[in-house]
Amino acid sequence: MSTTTHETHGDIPAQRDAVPQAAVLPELRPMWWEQGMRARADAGLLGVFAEMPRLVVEALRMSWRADRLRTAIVAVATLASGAMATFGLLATQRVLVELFAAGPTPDRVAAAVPALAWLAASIAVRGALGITTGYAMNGLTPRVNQQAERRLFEVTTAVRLDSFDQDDFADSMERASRGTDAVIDLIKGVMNLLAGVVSLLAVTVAVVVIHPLLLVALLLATTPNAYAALRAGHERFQTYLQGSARRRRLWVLHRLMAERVSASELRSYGLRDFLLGQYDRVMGAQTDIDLALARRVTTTTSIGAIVSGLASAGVYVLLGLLLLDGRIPLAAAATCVVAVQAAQRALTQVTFQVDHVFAEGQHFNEYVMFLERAAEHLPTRRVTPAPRPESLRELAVHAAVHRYPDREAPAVDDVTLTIQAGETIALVGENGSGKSTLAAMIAGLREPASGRILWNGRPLAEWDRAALGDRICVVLQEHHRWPFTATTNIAMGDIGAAPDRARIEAAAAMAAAHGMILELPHGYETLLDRTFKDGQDLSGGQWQRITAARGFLRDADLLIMDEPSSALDPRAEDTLFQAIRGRQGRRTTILITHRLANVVHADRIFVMHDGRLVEQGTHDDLIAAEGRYAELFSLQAAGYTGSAGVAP
Ligand SMILES: Nc1ncnc2c1ncn2[C@@H]1O[C@H](COP(=O)(O)OP(=O)(O)OP(=O)(O)O)[C@@H](O)[C@H]1O
Repeated sequence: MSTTTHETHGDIPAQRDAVPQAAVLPELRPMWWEQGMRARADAGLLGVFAEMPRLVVEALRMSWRADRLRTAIVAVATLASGAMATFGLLATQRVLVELFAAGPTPDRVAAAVPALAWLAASIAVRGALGITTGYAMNGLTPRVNQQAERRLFEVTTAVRLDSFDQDDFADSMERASRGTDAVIDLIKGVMNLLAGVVSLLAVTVAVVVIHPLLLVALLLATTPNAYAALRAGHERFQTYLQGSARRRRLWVLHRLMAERVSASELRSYGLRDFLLGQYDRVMGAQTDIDLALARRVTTTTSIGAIVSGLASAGVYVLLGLLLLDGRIPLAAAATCVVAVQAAQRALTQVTFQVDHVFAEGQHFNEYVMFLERAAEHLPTRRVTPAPRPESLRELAVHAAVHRYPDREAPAVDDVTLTIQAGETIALVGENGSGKSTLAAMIAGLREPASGRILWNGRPLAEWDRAALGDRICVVLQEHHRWPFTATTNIAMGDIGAAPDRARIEAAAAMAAAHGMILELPHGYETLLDRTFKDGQDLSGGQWQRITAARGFLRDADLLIMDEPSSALDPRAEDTLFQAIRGRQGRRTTILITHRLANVVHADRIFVMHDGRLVEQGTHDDLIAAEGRYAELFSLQAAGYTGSAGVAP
């Protein structure tokens, strides 16, 4: 493990894109799909600015949908607060005029009192409006966040399964998750920007009234700072855009080092130093990039601040000259100092908010673009309502091909087979021969690249998707350990139905799970997540029983069981296969297993090899044919009997 991060990445700070290819983990190299993003990031400030109005409207629309009343309160209070700033400035001017007027001091102070009262009132109203905005914003924030996140999850739970095989999808999802937080920040930024712009307009008017030349000076004093802030924001976002893979990698490493699932293997294999080394390497690259960014940002903002500072000094010199020249009276000059300071504050606020809106707008844009692009990942929608499938009579696979992204050889290659209702068929073959992929296509989880899967003669995609899903149940090889109670874990097999304890227990019994669940500290109500109070974990075989029970809960027309018994003890395995045999002639079952003794009773066995269907028939047919199946069967049987080639 390399610990020479700073040597290998020594030249990163010099240039953002100069990460030496050979020294970087493959997953951290710039990918071809990043080119589009980089083009967008390099589009320049103006290009990105052009997108802002659309994004702001979209964010406000989301806020409006989430909570109309609070959105309206925030908008009105913000604008009113800006208007109050104008009012306050006018009152200040009035106070100064009265104080600088000729006459005895008590009279001048007395004359200034009404204006002072107005000034105090405007400050009080502004304060009240600020509290109102804060109060409304506090209520708005969780509602908007919830809506933004929900929309994201609505999409991530609906996209096709193959989307998760694409790294660009995962990266854009990572940025979209960050973008959910950006909605409310964008709205806050826009509101603050509005307030800033209103007060800026107010002081601009005041300054122009005093002397138009001051406006030019004021602009000169603030524009360099504003531009520098925006430039820096743009730089930050460019770097952010290119770091998706790196951030995801870090997140993976965080989880590997801090989560329960990997804790045992980490210790048993002594992976601590290895993982810490990986972390140092990725984090080292990230730190170098961050430092380079910090240097660029600091240079940009420093130059902006210096130029702005010099120009500010110029404004005061100009004011002094105008005063000395007698072109403006003393009261006006004093107001002007107040106005210039107010203008600078307002401009600083506006600049800061523009930068903020700009940065959050770009994050929000990632969210919006992800939602838009995700439409391409959704299953094709039918315009006309699709018919609901009747009970399965025949399931046919015609010349089906499936190819995973970036894999040249098809995982399933030109497979044709027909299954009649009530049959129990077995898919067997060596690891990687395509069994699970074929099963996933039959279940409608993956679409064939070419060829067709027909349910009662009609392609799967032409049936009502939800109704078809109700007729198919899949027990996956890589089942998920859902962190819910045992009851819920099984009830999830028929999530649309009201939970029925008797049904759940019957399904558990079919999978040899009933007794085992009763022995848990809280029986069926035991939470199967050790990371919560009173939560429990199960052994691998116990989890597999729960998973199989979930498959049995709904007496589905078609049950696909992918390696349902790999972790089961012989007794549990026997119970499970008896349950599967109980479906024979009544319901259709597709069984994938390497334990060939369990497929002897199947109506037909399909043998796959390198994605192709190479043999089919009953156990006896295939043994007699002395082909691949007979060879695999003999090898396994020899393990039990100590001799080769023994059929039961
Ligand atoms: N998500 C994926 N992305 C890329 N390739 C995949 C993916 N899933 C499977 N493959 C590849 O597709 C081929 C078929 O895999 P599949 O899981 O269908 O085989 P299998 O016969 O079920 O194997 P096993 O007996 O090990 O479960 C293999 O070469 C595998 O490496």
